Amino acid sequence: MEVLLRDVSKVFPGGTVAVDTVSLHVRPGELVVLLGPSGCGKTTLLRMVAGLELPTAGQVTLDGRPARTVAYSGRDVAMVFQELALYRHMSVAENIGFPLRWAGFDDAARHEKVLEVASALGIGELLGRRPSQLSGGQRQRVAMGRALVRNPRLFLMDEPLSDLDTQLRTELRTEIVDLVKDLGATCVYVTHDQTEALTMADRVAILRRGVLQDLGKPTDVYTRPATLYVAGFLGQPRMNLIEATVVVSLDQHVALRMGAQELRLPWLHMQARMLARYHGERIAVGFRPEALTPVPPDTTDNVLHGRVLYLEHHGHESLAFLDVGATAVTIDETGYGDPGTNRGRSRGVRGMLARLSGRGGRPAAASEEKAVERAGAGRHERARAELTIRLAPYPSIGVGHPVAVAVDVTRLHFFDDAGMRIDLARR
Ligand SMILES: Nc1ncnc2c1ncn2[C@@H]1O[C@H](COP(=O)(O)OP(=O)(O)OP(=O)(O)O)[C@@H](O)[C@H]1O
Repeated sequence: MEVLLRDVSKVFPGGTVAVDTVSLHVRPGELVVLLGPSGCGKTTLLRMVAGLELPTAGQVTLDGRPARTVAYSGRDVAMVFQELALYRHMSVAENIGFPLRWAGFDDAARHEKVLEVASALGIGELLGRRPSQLSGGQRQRVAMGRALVRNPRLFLMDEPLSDLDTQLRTELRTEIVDLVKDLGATCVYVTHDQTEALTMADRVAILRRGVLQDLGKPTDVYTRPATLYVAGFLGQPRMNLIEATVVVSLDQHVALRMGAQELRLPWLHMQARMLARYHGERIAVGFRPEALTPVPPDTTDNVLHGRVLYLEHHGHESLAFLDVGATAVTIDETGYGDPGTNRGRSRGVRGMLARLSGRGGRPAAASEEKAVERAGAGRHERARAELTIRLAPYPSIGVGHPVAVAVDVTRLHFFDDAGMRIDLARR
């Protein structure tokens, strides 16, 4: 089934703009994940596709017909939500088979279909149990079974795995993809978990404050994010985002000045000439930790020098957070839980994100005040970290240690003052 959203907005009474002029085309058989932090409008968007909510403006159509008509009229659309609504007084088999009763299947046909779906989901042994006798993961499978049994052409799933532990989530997300693909159904899947989005989706749609920020294959949105917001949102550890002034030396190179240090892109470098038109301007430069390699201190050419502010040991690797004397560009609402990690320091490319969303946003001055507050002792020291690098587990260096890192300038990301990717056209 084809899902088409044309300039869809939803404003709730009271004035909350939950969804802001979103256009999205989900092709038949495609699995599109709506990703974004809490409150960005994912559920509202999904509910409009389900016909449960009417848009304030724009249109939502399913195979060319208004969503509400399709969802109400047939059995083509199935929904799975986080809050499972299993019938407690019914067995697993009755729960799964329930939609078939409505569709007029006789007992034998229903039984056969339930068995088929239950064994596909690995719950064939549990058909006689009540929901209260099941684990969370098993209950989730039953809910999935009830949605699957109707052979729907469109699945709408809203954080169906969010109550489960990590291992079950990992298992079930693969199963969901397989099941949906086997059925040839279209699927719109809502989550705030970027791993889920990047592993499951054919394409990911990233929302912030109701505005669609990026739409593309997982590899595209990760390797070439369309906006500064997406650059900061996707990836763990997050992408380093540093403010730089562009200085052109004609026919030689384009320098990116970051505090007292600079990186140089040779003039023949593909991106150098594209950056040349920003001569004298400030832009945001992004580089993921994987583009940075520790090198001996006397190495020249595109090396940044810094000092270790703190280290984090993750077992398989350690992360070092360096102060390189430059200004970090930070993004609020990245969905990260730790308030100490660079957040609030949005001096630099000022109010970039407020403008990006076209409204709201914390004024830069307030953010600067917060940054000052955080520059004190304790965990708020972390707000000073400007460059995250990956190291082998438990390295011999410690806090305060000088470190030189070579920057792979072919893996830089550039964003303009409005937070838009400078070379978006090449994606
Ligand atoms: N019925 C409603 N009336 C008023 N405001 C609403 C209503 N439903 C949602 N909102 C608001 O609309 C915005 C988007 O909410 P929505 O539930 O779509 O976000 P979400 O991205 O799904 O969040 P979460 O991940 O926390 O579920 C929020 O600011 C929310 O408070």
